[in-house]
Amino acid sequence: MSGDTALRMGTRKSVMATTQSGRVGDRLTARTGRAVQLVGVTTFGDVSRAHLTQLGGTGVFVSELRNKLIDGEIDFAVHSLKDLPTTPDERIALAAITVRDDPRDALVSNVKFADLPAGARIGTGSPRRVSQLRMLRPDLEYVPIRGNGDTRIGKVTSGELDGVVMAAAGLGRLGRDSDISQVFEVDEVLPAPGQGALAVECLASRTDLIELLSVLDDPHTRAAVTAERSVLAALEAGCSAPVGAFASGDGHILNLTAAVVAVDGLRSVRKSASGPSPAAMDLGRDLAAAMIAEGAGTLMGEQAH
Ligand SMILES: NCc1[nH]cc(CCC(=O)O)c1CC(=O)O
Repeated sequence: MSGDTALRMGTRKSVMATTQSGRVGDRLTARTGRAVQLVGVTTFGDVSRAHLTQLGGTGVFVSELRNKLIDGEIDFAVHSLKDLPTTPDERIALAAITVRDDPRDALVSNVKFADLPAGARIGTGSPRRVSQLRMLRPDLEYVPIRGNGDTRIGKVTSGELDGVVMAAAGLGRLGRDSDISQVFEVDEVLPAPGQGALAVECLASRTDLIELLSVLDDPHTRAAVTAERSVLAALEAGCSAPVGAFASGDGHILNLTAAVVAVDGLRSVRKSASGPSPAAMDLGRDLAAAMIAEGAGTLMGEQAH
């Protein structure tokens, strides 16, 4: 251990958030010898009771952590990448994108998705999940829910709901993998852009710190999520839009698939493309342009609020 003072790491206070940032802090200490102190921050997204679709998805979980960076109260912040707005803030550097956990969505239920009876009630607050699930099972009822992971799972345990759909990565961080009855393949339910990866941010002016934090960066994940987020940016959509995108690759070529699905689950625009990893941004932007040409913008405009 070096004698330097501990780096203050800002994180949301939920169990999911503190678990994921705790792991990031431990990894940083293991690789650099720097001690890390966790600073819990309450964000607007945590206190507002409104549905996320009404909050607009423009960084409600992120802004307060960025304010603390700017005020100098924390040295770096850890966010779920999928909560991060695609519009950059020039004061803030995306110093690292961590190696991605399972990017897929998962069903918490007593049965598999296909075995749910018609009319079964499934909780999820995400228009992206509702649209895609409705495409697979139009006969189920989709109920908007919010709250932390354990609260959501509790609605299944209590029988209030027949299932909830959440990110597999989040369930893993809560230690609730054993509650998963099924993980959806990415071609069944396309994940949110960046799902399962974490973003590490610090002030753009702190070049020494950016260098230190870069040990946490995974270039493969960065290329994949850059393509995914580029789709979202070009569609001018946020994390509450019915947009799924997933990219994977071998380090040289990225394969990207994205979809916009209408809330009724009846119509969708879905496209795939491949391209060199260093041009991840262009790959996403060009795919989004092709999707817009096929009516993706109209489908998103129908989004119910
Ligand atoms: N918007 C909330 C949120 N942000 C990140 C995750 C999951 C973890 C991740 O994607 O890294 C979740 C919960 C969920 O989608 O079930």
